[in-house]
Amino acid sequence: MPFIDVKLYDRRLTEETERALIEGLTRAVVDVLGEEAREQTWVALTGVAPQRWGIGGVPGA
Ligand SMILES: O=C(O)C/C=C/C(=O)C(=O)O
Repeated sequence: MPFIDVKLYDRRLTEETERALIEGLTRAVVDVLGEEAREQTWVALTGVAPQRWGIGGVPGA
């Protein structure tokens, strides 16, 4: 079961971008593994507040 786990800044997630990411990431898996992989492909999107995202020892906000 291909499983794609994406963490990104929460401000990037809208109903539209969530749908587009799920569709596009699933399509990428299908392009590589074949159509039979579509129904087995899972995508999880997790929005993280920038102040909780540490980069180089400091928050991303
Ligand atoms: O861009 C995002 O949604 C989350 C990633 C942030 C970084 O890695 C960065 O700002 O360098």
